[in-house]
Amino acid sequence: MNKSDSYLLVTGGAGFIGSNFIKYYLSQYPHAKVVNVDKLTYAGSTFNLESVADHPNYHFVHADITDEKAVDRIFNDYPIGGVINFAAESHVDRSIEDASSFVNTNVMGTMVLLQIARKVWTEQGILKAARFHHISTDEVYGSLDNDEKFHEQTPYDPRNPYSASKAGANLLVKSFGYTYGMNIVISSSSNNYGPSQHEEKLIPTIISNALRHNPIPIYGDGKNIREWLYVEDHCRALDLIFHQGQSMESYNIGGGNELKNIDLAVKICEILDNNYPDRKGSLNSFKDLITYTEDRLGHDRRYAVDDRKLRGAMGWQPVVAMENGLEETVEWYVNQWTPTSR
Ligand SMILES: Cc1cn([C@H]2C[C@H](O)[C@@H](COP(=O)(O)OP(=O)(O)O[C@H]3O[C@H](C)C(=O)[C@H](O)[C@H]3O)O2)c(=O)[nH]c1=O
Repeated sequence: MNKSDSYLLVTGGAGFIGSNFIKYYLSQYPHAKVVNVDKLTYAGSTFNLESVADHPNYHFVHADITDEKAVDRIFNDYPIGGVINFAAESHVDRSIEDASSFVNTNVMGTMVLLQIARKVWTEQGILKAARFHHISTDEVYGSLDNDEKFHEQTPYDPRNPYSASKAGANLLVKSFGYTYGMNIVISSSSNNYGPSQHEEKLIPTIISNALRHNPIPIYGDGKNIREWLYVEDHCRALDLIFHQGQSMESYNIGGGNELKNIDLAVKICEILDNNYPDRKGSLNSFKDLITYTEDRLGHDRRYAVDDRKLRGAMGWQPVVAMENGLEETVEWYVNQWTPTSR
């Protein structure tokens, strides 16, 4: 297969990170060809891809990655030369309620993709050339209660059903590299943020609850720490890792912005207070809406990654300062939010 004729198969491309990646990728590589397979769960929307929907090199397939026949059909219909596997159930709170869809999509779905890619790429004689890039998370390493950071050799120690399913998938992906010599790479990023993220996640929850004048729920003591990465910076890192990452290697991707949840909520409320005073109504400050609530079960205390491997080997660094990224994100939600969506 001529590389220029081949398609990149993006799974879960209607979700937050996947859709941002497709838009980024098609803008960077105007001749690239992309097939996006997405189940369109509650968390995905083709609305996220409106700007590329008519792109001649972009194709959408509505299917579930756990559906072997559907995945097989995609590999028959398109000359797939690489896979980036974004498709996942990703919300920790939901996984605590019910782990089944997490194991199904994140583990079984990854297994289906690996098996079919291996079969087809072996038949086509491109098994070692065709890249399988698996998107993972820093949550697989567990929780930090000191000043250290997770590095790529940190043993996996997932603490909730979501992160356990992602750790399981990572191990499966690696096993296909060891067993069959597949050209696999894994990237594990810290918390993403940016426009079009689903409202269930912390930053959209803060913004949308503030705009609705609803309580802003902060779990526990609010001192849990997350490291924030602007989604476009993540996409730039993925592009580098997909093209230049070493087979069988894992790469951490962090934003370098560690914040306690309560400090993040205050920061966002200050942006709203300063930039959108007309939205305050009778409130003195959006901060008045911040409300401590019952803690998440098994709530991981801190995530932070050492990503010197990516920064050193590939020269990546985030370019969006958190202040700017947050202002852009807030602006996007303010523009989305209309009184009828209350
Ligand atoms: C929704 C919500 C969350 N929180 C707390 C819980 C966490 O300490 C922090 C972030 O929570 P969120 O659910 O947005 O994200 P994480 O649990 O850190 O996980 C996220 O980042 C990793 C890397 C992934 O891999 C996950 O897919 C992604 O969901 O805010 C609250 O205090 N209130 C709320 O209403």
